[in-house]
Amino acid sequence: MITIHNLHFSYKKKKIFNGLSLSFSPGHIYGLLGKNGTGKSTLLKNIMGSLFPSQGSINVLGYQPGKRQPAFLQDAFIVPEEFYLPDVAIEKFVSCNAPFYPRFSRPQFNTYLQEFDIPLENSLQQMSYGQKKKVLISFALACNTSILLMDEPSNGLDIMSKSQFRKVIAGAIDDNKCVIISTHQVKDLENLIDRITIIDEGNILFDQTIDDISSKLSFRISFDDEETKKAFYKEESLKGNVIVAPNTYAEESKIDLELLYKAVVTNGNNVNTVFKNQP
Ligand SMILES: Nc1ncnc2c1ncn2[C@@H]1O[C@H](COP(=O)(O)OP(=O)(O)OP(=O)(O)O)[C@@H](O)[C@H]1O
Repeated sequence: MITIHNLHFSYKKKKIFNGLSLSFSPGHIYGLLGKNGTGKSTLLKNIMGSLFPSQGSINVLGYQPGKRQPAFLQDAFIVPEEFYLPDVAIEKFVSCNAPFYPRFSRPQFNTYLQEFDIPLENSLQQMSYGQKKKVLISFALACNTSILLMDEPSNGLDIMSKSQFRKVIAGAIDDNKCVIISTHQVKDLENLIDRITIIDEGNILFDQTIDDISSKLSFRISFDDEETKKAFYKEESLKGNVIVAPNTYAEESKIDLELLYKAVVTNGNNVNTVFKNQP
């Protein structure tokens, strides 16, 4: 669905990607993680065709995004981190923008707004940043595009809205859609994403499904010094050492995305070995 091959991209002299290859399949919600300034937004903009690779290729739904063909644009949507919405009523916003998306569903849009507690008759002008974001997310989902990219979508959402966000995204995915969410708010993605991709300085540090992570890594509290020493990552807590370790005994543990991220960033080579060694 999205195939990136040998992507090179620079902002003038600043190199961001130097041969990145990566693919994304339909039917999944991907979590794209990485430290500040590593190129997550740049990658999403390349996928969307608003930035162009200097070398390499990007194929999305059989299109080259940079060509900005209408057939591609009507089937892909990005919710950027920073966005502008005009000072008009929600009705007006929908009537001006929905015609560009053939699968836009007005009933779905109304349902999402209701979930987010946004009155339909409101004007965008009177809304806070978080409320506008909810309108944009509702619109994005109601467009029913095959590709949905979201850059820090939960930023600015209050605590209740973050759970509503997870609920609406989970309800909107189907086998034909591919959703990529770039975020630092990993807790907001828990129980939502099914694959984690971590990039760093233009390289892929880690790229695994949630199923594989849960079968190959264990997230638990340990009081055993030997075990703690061997762990990929440890953090002291009041309850004992919280560790990320190989899942030697096929135990079931709840994935802690924050701990996983720290383990990969500090000890990525070792973490990746457990994924290579097993069938
Ligand atoms: N328009 C631009 N011109 C020049 N440099 C840019 C531009 N946009 C981004 N950069 C630089 O490119 C690098 C990657 O930026 P990008 O926004 O893709 O990172 P990010 O991983 O999304 O970061 P964050 O997590 O902070 O949102 C950063 O070092 C940034 O300073």
